[in-house]
Amino acid sequence: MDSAISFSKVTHTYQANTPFAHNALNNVTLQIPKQSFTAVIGHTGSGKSTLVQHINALLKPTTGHLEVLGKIIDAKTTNKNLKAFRKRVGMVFQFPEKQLFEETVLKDVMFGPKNYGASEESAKKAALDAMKLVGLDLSLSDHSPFDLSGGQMRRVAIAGVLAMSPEILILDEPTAGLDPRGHREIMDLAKYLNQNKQMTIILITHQMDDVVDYATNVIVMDKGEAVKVGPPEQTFADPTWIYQMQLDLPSSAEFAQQLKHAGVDISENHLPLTIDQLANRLVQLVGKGVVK
Ligand SMILES: Nc1ncnc2c1ncn2[C@@H]1O[C@H](COP(=O)(O)OP(=O)(O)OP(=O)(O)O)[C@@H](O)[C@H]1O
Repeated sequence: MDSAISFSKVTHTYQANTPFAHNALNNVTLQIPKQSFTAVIGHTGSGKSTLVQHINALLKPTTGHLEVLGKIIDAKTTNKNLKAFRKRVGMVFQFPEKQLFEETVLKDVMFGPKNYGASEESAKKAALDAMKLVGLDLSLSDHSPFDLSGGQMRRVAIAGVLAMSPEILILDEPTAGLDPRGHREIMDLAKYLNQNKQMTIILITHQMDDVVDYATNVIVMDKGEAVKVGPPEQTFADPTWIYQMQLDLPSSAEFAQQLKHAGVDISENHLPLTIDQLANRLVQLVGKGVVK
């Protein structure tokens, strides 16, 4: 499969050449396939945000380079001439609603396309399309974004990024602080954009259930290194390693582990990762009379 993104020996040092120099990325080499749904996981401070901020050239490698949609980014890359590139790589930061600032919802969502040179008319069309995509009622267009609920404000912020029709969408813990329904809706939106709008999705998350329910590819970060890259089945194949990485198993796998410790092994060499897999496994074992 084609790569949308290719990191080649990327190192990033914060505050380089000072006594506070800190290596947040160490020699990262990896590929992210086009149109994949890639989750980035790892303990706090492992380098997840630093990694993804290279993808839209918000941060530049200290050494090494990466290639994103054909553009090379390295230490010499300057912010000049990055406008067209950044339009193709959308970034939704943590708590993006904090960045809302316009008087109305519509103006806020139109800001990006207008900033990138779209006419008033086409910016408005892009904004209304994006509002529909994120499930915002168009009657909210003239409301102040600050009068909306937290979940709606987050949708406005995400719509502002989607209005630019990015090819790559980076989501940094997009469901933090949302209730279970808001959580599911944002995750389902990401899945929809991936499957129906052919966007490459890159999701930073601490929710292992989301990784197995949505991602096709997983990058595990540890101490600034990409220590494992592959499908979720590979990521979670070894529970001991997962705990060493200070990560959790998805809840279905954790349940199967608990059963195993209690003397009932339903794993058959592969831990069930999703609720569906767990249910199927139990139904099979009941069918065989192993579990009553
Ligand atoms: N602007 C900065 N200046 C100096 N050090 C930084 C800066 N930003 C991050 N770091 C350090 O770099 C390392 C990696 O940070 P990063 O935010 O990329 O980790 P993370 O995996 O995204 O963490 P979290 O899950 O807590 O968001 C950490 O040790 C962090 O303290």
